[in-house]
Amino acid sequence: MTLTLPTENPNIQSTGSFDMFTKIQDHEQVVFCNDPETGLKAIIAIHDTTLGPALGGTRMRPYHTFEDALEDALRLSKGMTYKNAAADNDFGGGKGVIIGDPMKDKTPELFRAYGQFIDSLKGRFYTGTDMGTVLDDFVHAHKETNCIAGLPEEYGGGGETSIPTALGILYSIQAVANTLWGHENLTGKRFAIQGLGKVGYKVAEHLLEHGADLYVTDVSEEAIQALVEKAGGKAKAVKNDEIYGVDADVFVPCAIGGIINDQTIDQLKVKGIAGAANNQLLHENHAKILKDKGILYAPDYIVNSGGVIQVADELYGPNKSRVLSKTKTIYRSILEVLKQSETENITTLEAANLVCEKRLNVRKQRASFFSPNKRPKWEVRY
Ligand SMILES: NC(=O)c1ccc[n+]([C@@H]2O[C@H](COP(=O)([O-])OP(=O)(O)OC[C@H]3O[C@@H](n4cnc5c(N)ncnc54)[C@H](O)[C@@H]3O)[C@@H](O)[C@H]2O)c1
Repeated sequence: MTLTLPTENPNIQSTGSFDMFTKIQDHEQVVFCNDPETGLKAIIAIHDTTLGPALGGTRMRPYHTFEDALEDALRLSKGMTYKNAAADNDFGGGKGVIIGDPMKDKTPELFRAYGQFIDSLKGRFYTGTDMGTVLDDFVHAHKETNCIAGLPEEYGGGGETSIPTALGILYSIQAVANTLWGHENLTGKRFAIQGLGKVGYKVAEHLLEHGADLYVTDVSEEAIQALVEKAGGKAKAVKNDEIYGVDADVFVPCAIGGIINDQTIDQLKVKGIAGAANNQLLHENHAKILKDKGILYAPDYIVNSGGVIQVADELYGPNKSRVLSKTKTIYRSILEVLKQSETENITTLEAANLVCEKRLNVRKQRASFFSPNKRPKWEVRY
């Protein structure tokens, strides 16, 4: 990657290139944070603030190269613009990445330094936990900035996000059921759940309460054991690589991304997919392959938006009932996306993206109405 600034003398032609700006051209702002004292090396990518300040988690990973870290920050922050738009949150898209090993490199001082960088953005970026970071890390960052979301309840936050996330998945499954079978009754329907962690386990509990039968898998034997015991004969444990081929109605991926790909699609016998995992499709074209195969795919970033609904809502002061009623809207959002995909003969992912882009465009038009040079006279006070 090269970044060569042009000379200030307009008579001398720059021979440099702007590869970096080409790379970040979709984004409003990218901030590099470097604090030698604490060892903090981080990138904050702000993709779009049309709907409000950027909101997205901060992940910590021992990235192999600077380019890998930048790529992750750019990709994930753009995803957050769509996720916040889909959830109808008054927030734009952003993401932070800290370059380091979460097992070895974390210190309270490092997160305080990160908090100072966030604060320097003066409210343009709000963040909280993601892969490799935990709530306690952001308790340290919170000492330096108010722009932290998703705090523990004892610090005035909304607490565990997996509760609304799991509910959003249940509502999405009901919307898929309604589209497939004309009703939401899940009794006797069979679900294949991959991953029984914070979200997957709660989804399994909801489905059991609704009379469903489950196939479950996890890399943790204890997680499987706990669920199978709880289910009393309604859940069957399968090996990790067998979950794709089981004879279920709906696949519920709640573990890792990229699991819908050329190899797994060939094995799938399900009629629908709705789960918590981020970035389930290995490539966007897998949405088309699923459509051609007649599998109804509920786009992950709407299905799993219960968590970000809670985090965004927390900034108005935590309120569980408000979060739960907003999480219920996921049902209608998924239903509409599935219907639009059918009527317009586009993939469900394309339909979801269109809904988000429409929301962004509407707000962009309103923003220009209120831009300084078009402000109504009664607003101008000099
Ligand atoms: N927690 C939230 O509120 C939230 C919100 C949005 C999206 N998500 C996404 O949902 C997914 C699950 O989140 P979580 O909070 O439950 O995470 P978690 O770490 O608590 O649970 C993940 C589970 O998946 C299992 N697992 C990992 N690899 C597996 C594999 N190859 N096969 C089977 N099981 C495997 C793990 O053992 C673990 O039990 C993640 O992709 C996460 O990014 C979570």
